[in-house]
Amino acid sequence: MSYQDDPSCYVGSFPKDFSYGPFEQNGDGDNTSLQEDHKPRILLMGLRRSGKSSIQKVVFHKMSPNETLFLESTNKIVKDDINNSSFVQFQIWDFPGQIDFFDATFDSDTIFGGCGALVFVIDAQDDYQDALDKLQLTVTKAYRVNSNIKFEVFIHKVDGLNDDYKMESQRDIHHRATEDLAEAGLEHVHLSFHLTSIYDHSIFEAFSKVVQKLIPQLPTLENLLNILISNSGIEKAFLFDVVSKIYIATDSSPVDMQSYELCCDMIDVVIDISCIYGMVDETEVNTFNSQSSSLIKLNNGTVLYLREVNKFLALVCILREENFQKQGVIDYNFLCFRDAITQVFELRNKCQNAITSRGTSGTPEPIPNGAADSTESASDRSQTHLP
Ligand SMILES: Nc1nc2c(ncn2[C@@H]2O[C@H](COP(=O)(O)OP(=O)(O)OP(=O)(O)O)[C@@H](O)[C@H]2O)c(=O)[nH]1
Repeated sequence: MSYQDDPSCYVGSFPKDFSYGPFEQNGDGDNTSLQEDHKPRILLMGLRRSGKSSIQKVVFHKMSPNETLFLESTNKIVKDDINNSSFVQFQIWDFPGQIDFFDATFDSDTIFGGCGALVFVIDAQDDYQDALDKLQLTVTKAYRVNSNIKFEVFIHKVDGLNDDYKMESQRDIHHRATEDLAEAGLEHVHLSFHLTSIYDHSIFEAFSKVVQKLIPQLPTLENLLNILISNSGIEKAFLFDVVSKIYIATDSSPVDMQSYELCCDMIDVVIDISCIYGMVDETEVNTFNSQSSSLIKLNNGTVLYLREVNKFLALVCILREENFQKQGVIDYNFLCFRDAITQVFELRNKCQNAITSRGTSGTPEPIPNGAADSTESASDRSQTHLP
């Protein structure tokens, strides 16, 4: 049984009937409440059948890739409130492939104005000249409305390509896309390229990098993780959003896909086991509390160690088995790390509430005293040292 098969399962205080925000089948961006307006927005665009809806369903709705074969074509803008992470609350707008920017009803100011990132999906298994033409048109239109948009190009469906062709496609698409933008006088606009497929972890890793760019607290989170691993003998640490398996932060050491995949698999194992053994009885609400942890020892002397940070986030660490002898120190350092994360989260909420109340009452609310430097103090306070 897996979490995907039995949504009645849940892990710890992870919500039982977990779901994402309401789908709005209309394209009217004006009816979003103020509360939602400040949420970062990710737009999923690209030609028909490029894979936009599949990506959204597989990453944020736990759909298995094979089920996407039966997805119906998107004919209206589908907005999806992603509230699954305490840090990143954002909206994903899935656009129909045939969207016409020059249609009078296309409100580019509303759509691109509040956009944090624009993900353009290109089907690498198909001839992508039309996709490149649409990409240039999309970036030109969006950049003119909002120059702060992060432009991400997913070279998608690469599962059907051999490694040589994958690299050749990425090189060709990168070259032609940047050349097209230069011709349009937008040579300064940066595009990020990712090779993705819903049939492996690449789509999760790519979306992790997109979401991280929407988290203003990212440097603080990375600093906290660096302090934790350097004082605990940990080789690599990921701060995971458990439900989507997106890592919202990692330490500064390079990320290799194999480590990331190991940690994703560990989360699946922990969720499945918690669903089977974590509930004492049906009335049990939490299968997984803040004391819970999970330890997997691999036969190559590596240890995977998972600890819950809050009801959405979990820390997954990779370390040598000999370094795990000092588990007491690691657990103490983890508690300092978790306290610091909580402070960063509380600060984020205070700032966001101040923004929201300023928007409704019109009078600026004072930002809480010391709020400006709290994140630094949070990471300083987490300075822990091996006794
Ligand atoms: N091989 C492969 N097929 C994929 C991948 N992602 C999506 N697909 C398939 O591509 C087809 C189209 O996927 P959709 O998600 O409906 O594409 P879309 O861009 O939302 O299409 P519209 O709604 O028409 O705009 C489906 O049959 C998916 O199963 C992938 O990574 N690899």
